[in-house]
Amino acid sequence: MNEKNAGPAPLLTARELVKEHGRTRALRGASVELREGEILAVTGASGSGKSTLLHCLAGIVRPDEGSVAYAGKRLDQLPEKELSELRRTDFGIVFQFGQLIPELTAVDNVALPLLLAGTDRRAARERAGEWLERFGVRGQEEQRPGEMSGGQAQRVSLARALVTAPKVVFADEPTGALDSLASEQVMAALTHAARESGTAVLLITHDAQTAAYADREVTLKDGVVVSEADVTLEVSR
Ligand SMILES: Nc1ncnc2c1ncn2[C@@H]1O[C@H](COP(=O)(O)OP(=O)(O)OP(=O)(O)O)[C@@H](O)[C@H]1O
Repeated sequence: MNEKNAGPAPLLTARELVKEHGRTRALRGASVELREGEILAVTGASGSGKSTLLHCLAGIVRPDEGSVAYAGKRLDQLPEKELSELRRTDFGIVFQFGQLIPELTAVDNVALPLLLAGTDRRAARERAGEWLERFGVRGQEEQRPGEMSGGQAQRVSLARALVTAPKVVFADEPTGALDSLASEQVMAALTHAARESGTAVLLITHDAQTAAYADREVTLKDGVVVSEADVTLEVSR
């Protein structure tokens, strides 16, 4: 492990996670730490356990063994009701294909988490519009996901993940379905917004160019972390 004397405090810490899917052991003792405000890339070959690790850290699945601690709480032991409340208030999630609601316009997709949290419709749409602006897709406000490019739709997904000002954004291959120009735009927008709002990002990626936007990188192999390093390659931030 790469010991650091100073630096941001740990926000989310997984220790010795074991998780089986049927007879497949996806995690075999993986430990990882996400620090406040940092962008952490999780890389590794297909099947190495990256998505399973993200799901355990985000409280979507419970590990069979090991612990997940977030802001002084043990997520692996938290009752489901508290866990889903915490996911709603503190976490944002982005998937490879965005998973926007196809019937809703961009602005309504982004407003949705705010409406669910009790914000009134007008204020929610206004805030959603501001986030679309930040991600450079204000012009797509009234378009539905099927009417946008992949990169535009993914930027709308990022706006939806960040609109509630989460402490952590989990992004599972957010550029996996995009060409390299759109990937760069999405990563630049994500890292800029996250740094501005102090949001920590756990980013799963296959792609070295995408991982280069992170502060640190951990690599998984066969369900354990095999390397951890600061990312030194500077990309325009
Ligand atoms: N729901 C599931 N049911 C059965 N096996 C699963 C399930 N989810 C994951 N696995 C298996 O667990 C292992 C780890 O999968 P995981 O998706 O975490 O890896 P990954 O590194 O994210 O892979 P990829 O890069 O291909 O998405 C793989 O062997 C996978 O087939």
